[in-house]
Amino acid sequence: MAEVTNMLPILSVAGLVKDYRVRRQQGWRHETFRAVDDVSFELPTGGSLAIVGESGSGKTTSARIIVGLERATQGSIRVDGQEWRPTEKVSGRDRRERGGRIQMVFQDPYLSLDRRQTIGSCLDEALRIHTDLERSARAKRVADLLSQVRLDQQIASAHPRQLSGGQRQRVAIARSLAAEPDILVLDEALASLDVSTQAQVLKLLADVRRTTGVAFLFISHDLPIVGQICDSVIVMKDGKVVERGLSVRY
Ligand SMILES: Nc1ncnc2c1ncn2[C@@H]1O[C@H](COP(=O)(O)OP(=O)(O)OP(=O)(O)O)[C@@H](O)[C@H]1O
Repeated sequence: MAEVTNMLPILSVAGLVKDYRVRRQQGWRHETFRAVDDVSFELPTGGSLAIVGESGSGKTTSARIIVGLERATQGSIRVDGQEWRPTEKVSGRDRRERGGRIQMVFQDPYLSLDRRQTIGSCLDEALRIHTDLERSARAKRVADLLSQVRLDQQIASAHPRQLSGGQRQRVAIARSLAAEPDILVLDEALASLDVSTQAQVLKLLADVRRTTGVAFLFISHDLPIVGQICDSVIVMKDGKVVERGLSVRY
């Protein structure tokens, strides 16, 4: 298991709440459904924390709030000591700036990649958004990113449909690394892969964390996988954190 760091947290989440307005089963009246209920945790700099829990326990909603895809009802999020005000709307400029600190990898890379774009232009676009690199420096960085996720350079000219699920997920990881983030949120990122591909991508992620120092917030329902990649775990149930501890390698 990786070493637990003693550094200041890169991410602190405190008292996070998300209420949804939902229509009652009968009639037109609405009621409030609390999907995330007073969730607090810290992710150490360069560390790895898993959020586990049964379906509907509020894991994805918490992650989406942290990366700014959704607004919280209440709570505080600090990244590297800076308050991000999760209850407020995020401006386009702040969104880009935050993208340089935190990136998310989703379960289904096929949906998160543009199927009309080649892999090379997808990575180049991420570099254009998140860096000031000139064209030739970007081309070199695209090559570096592909080798970092152990993909052949020829893949740069391929489209997502020409790749396997594991290759597509490697591309999604490379794209998220283009921003050189401090935190990678991986939401069931291995769930759509077969067991041997999962093992390869897990090893890749462990290497990426070791070589770049990026911290992982790893959302999963699969405890054996979590035990291989994360230092600590929180368990969510009905929107609440019901257990916390160090992860166990199975
Ligand atoms: N936009 C929404 N409107 C109303 N309810 C929602 C909305 N989004 C999520 N929910 C509800 O919030 C709860 C938490 O959902 P969430 O997706 O965060 O759970 P999860 O733990 O990630 O589950 P899974 O492992 O199945 O993805 C669920 O009951 C879900 O139905």
